[in-house]
Amino acid sequence: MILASHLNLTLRDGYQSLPVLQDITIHIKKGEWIALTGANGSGKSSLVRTFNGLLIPSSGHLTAAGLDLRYAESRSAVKRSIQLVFQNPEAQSIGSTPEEDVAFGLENRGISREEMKARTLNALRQTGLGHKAGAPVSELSGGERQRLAIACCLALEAEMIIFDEATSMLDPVSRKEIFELSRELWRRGVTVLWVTQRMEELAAADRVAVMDHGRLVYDGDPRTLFYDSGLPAALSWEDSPVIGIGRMMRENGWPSDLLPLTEQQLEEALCRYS
Ligand SMILES: Nc1ncnc2c1ncn2[C@@H]1O[C@H](COP(=O)(O)OP(=O)(O)OP(=O)(O)O)[C@@H](O)[C@H]1O
Repeated sequence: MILASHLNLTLRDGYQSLPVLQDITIHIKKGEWIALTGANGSGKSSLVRTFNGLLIPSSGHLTAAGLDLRYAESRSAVKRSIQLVFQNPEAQSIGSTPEEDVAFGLENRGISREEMKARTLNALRQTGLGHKAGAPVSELSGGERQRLAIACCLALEAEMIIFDEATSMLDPVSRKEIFELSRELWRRGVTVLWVTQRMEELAAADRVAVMDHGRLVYDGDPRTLFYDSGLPAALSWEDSPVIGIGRMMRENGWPSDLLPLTEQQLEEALCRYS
C-alpha cells in the first residue's frame, strides 16, 4: 500500500530550512492496521501527509496505492484511495447536513445521482449516522463529526484511512467508539494507519512505528518496544505504572508474552496466575 524509501522532507521556516523528515524507509502492506507514535513535532503528521500527496518529499522514493507520487497526476489520484481523518472534528465538514457533506465529496466523480444517494446513505449507516443524515452538522457532537469524516472516506471507497490523532479531542467514550470503528473497517479490508500517543491504542497494534526528530527510530511490536528496545528511556518517555509493574514481573520470571502494556492486560495476566 505504501512503499517509502529514503524519504526526506525539508520545509522552510522563515529564512531557515527545517529537516522535517529524514531518511524514512517504511513499507505498509495492504490490509495492515499499524500505529504511528512519537513526541509532538517529531514529524508524524508530515509523514502521513506525504502518503496521500498533501506534502511532496524533497527526495527519496514514494509509492502509495500503486502510484508513484513523483507525478502530480498520481498525487491527485492518491487522494481518492488514501484518505485522512484529522484531529479537529470541527474543521472537516463542508456541507450543512451529514448527507450533503458526504455527497459533496462524491461530486465530479462521474457518479449518477441515485448512486451518489445510495453510497452516501450507506456510508452514514456504516458509521452509525444513518438517523442523523438530515440533521444540521453544527448540532453533531465531536464524536459524530469524526464519524462523519469517516463516512466521507467510506463513500469514496478509500483503500486506506489515516487517522491523525483523530480521537485526541474526544471524550473517552467517543474515543473508544472511533477506535473500534477503525478496527471494524480494518476487519473489512481497509488498511489503517493510526497516529496516536495513547498507550492502550499502541498496545492493540501488532506493529508500531516510532518517529523522533524526523526519523523513524522503531518499527516492530509494542511489547518489544516498551520492554526490550531501550527506546522509551532514550526518548525520555515516562514509564506508565503498568510498565513499572511489568518490569518487576519480568524480574520475577514472568514469561515475556504476559508482560502487560495496559491495565486490562495486567488484570488478565494476574487472573491467569493467581
Ligand atoms: N508548514 C510548515 N512549515 C514549516 N515547518 C513545519 C510545517 N509543518 C510542520 N513543520 C515543522 O515540522 C516538524 C514536524 O511537525 P509535525 O506536525 O509533522 O509533527 P507531529 O509529530 O505530527 O507533531 P504533533 O504531534 O504536535 O502534531 C515540527 O518541527 C513543525 O514545527
